[in-house]
Amino acid sequence: MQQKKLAFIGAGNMSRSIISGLIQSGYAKENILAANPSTPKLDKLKEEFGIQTTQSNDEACQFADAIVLAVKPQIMGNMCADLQKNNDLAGKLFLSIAAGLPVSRLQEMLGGDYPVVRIMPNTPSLLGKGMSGMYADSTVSQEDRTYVDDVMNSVGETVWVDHEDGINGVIAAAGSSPAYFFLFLQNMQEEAMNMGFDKDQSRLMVQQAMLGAAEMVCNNPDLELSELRAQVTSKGGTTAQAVNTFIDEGLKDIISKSMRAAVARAEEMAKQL
Ligand SMILES: NC(=O)C1=CN([C@@H]2O[C@H](COP(=O)(O)OP(=O)(O)OC[C@H]3O[C@@H](n4cnc5c(N)ncnc54)[C@H](O)[C@@H]3O)[C@@H](O)[C@H]2O)C=CC1
Ligand SMILES: O=C(O)[C@@H]1CCC=N1
Repeated sequence: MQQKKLAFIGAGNMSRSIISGLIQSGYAKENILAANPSTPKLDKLKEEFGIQTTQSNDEACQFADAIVLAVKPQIMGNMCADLQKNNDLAGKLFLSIAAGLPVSRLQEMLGGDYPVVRIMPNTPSLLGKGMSGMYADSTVSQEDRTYVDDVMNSVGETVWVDHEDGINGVIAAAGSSPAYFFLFLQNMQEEAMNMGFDKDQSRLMVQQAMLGAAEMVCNNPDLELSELRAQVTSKGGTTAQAVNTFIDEGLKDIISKSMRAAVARAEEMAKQL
């Protein structure tokens, strides 16, 4: 992987995930710096990964060839305004992981047509099991695309979308979706407790079933998901009763509505921010 000087502005959950993956992939710790207003997260990153840290975004900017914009979307505008006021941004590559902020809006916030790659990662990146969707326009060179792809591949799988709208689909299918599975598991855990199991037993059963199911999906890329389901579903048996209840109660429609709600919110954020 190319070893650019890489700065993370905002040292929260997502930055920590990506930094962890990069270090494990052999990215030189001297080439990574994280900036955050408060020190506890920075101290932890320094201790755990040996990277450089600073409370000054300007220092981060001066250090870096490439800058990950990893603050919440609502504070991106002010943060970028300070960055462009105090620094020469020419020649820098920007990687934005913020939901709902289009490249054109980010360029406006940065005050110039700087190359910006939009990345939509997810929290399993922390375990190297992430999924990131990416978009770049023609201001980003092929070499920089490859660099960003390598960075995000260090924490999981990547897909590129040709049109920026595709990023909102990535949010619905991968960025937000770990939460859908957690909700599903939470409800299953609660129902197992209603059936008399204690909390830990309930969690163990549902998490192990999910882990096993996910690994079966990954290990059988040639089998349709419906076929994997069929393998569990004995004719006239228990699974059929449960699955048919999901289907009859409109699970497909609920999933469709929920994913569309995520897309709609991303579109709304793009207008508001
Ligand atoms: N959490 C998730 O599942 C995902 C989050 N994202 C995006 O990632 C971005 C970061 O999210 P998280 O890491 O979850 O948030 P977080 O809240 O854990 O981290 C944000 C960090 O930015 C710091 N910060 C606040 N103001 C700052 C400033 N002016 N300069 C520098 N740092 C500042 C905060 O102290 C905090 O440590 C957001 O834009 C979010 O939309 C994208 C995909 C998935
Ligand atoms: O909920 C959010 O807005 C962010 C983006 C995807 C996951 N978390």
